[in-house]
Amino acid sequence: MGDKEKNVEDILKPGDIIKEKWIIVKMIGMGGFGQIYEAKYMKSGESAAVKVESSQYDKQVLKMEAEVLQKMKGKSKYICKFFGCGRESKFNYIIMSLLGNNISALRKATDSGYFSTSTALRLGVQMLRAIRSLHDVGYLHRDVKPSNFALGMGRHSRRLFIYDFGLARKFADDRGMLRPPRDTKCPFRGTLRYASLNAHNGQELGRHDDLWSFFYLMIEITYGQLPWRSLREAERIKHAKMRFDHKRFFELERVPKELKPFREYLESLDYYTKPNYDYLIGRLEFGMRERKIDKSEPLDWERL
Ligand SMILES: Nc1ncnc2c1ncn2[C@@H]1O[C@H](COP(=O)(O)OP(=O)(O)OP(=O)(O)O)[C@@H](O)[C@H]1O
Repeated sequence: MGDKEKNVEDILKPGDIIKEKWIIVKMIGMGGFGQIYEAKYMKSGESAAVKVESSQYDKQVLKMEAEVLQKMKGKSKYICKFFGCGRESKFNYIIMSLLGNNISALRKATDSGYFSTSTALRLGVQMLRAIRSLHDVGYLHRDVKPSNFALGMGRHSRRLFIYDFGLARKFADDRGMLRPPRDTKCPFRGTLRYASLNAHNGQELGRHDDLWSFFYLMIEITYGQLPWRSLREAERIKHAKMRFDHKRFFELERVPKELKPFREYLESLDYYTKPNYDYLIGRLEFGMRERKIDKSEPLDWERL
């Protein structure tokens, strides 16, 4: 935990009761904007995650998060279940399915620092489907990164879920009409390491920008790192991305060559163009067929 987080007081404690139904078990995480607790439904013992933000905090992100989870209800198997939300005098909260390990933690736990091609391609297909389902409902994620995809629990322990919708933005209305992009410079949103060049340049982000972040993520989980991983300044990271010679990564066996056309394809997209998700998913599935990867074979962390 960073110093910023250590200074923040716990909003809830074990035994506290939310909505008269959910009892807090323990704190399980702390993000930039709030705290996450494990809770149990008192009647059935079902587990859930409660995300809490102080009502004193200026940047309230839970409203957007609740909106996305509500809109996605029953629409995608890659998004957490939404059990409710509410407001107490000192904090706002949302209750959703409890998730397991995230992709960033799982990658760091490997001996090599990267996933096998079999695991990476299978994760890639699920991540792309998750991103597509969010876009289908009219939202951009705007912070696609390995720590925002986590495995489910129990019978969903091999399924990836996309989460953390605090920076999401509605780009299309319910009939699918695009919101016109703002022509003023947009404040930076997201995480520098995975941000698209558009995000660095303060442009209105579109569906292709979530896919750029996905592309960087895939290089990281298959190669083990991104060339700008030790840079901190936005300008230097941006220049490293502009110089990024992605082709040399594909000379290595461990970076699937099926990712090679992604960059050119993403460069051909703009805010208005609906990405061809089937094409991208198809590339990864083709890679799985070529290598005779069986969907049921153990994932890297299941081999331990
Ligand atoms: N549904 C969930 N189940 C289990 N753990 C969760 C869940 N949602 C979030 N977490 C954990 O809590 C931590 C913080 O969550 P989250 O990323 O949503 O918050 P955030 O404030 O937006 O964080 P950040 O600023 O780091 O992106 C994450 O590291 C994650 O491990």
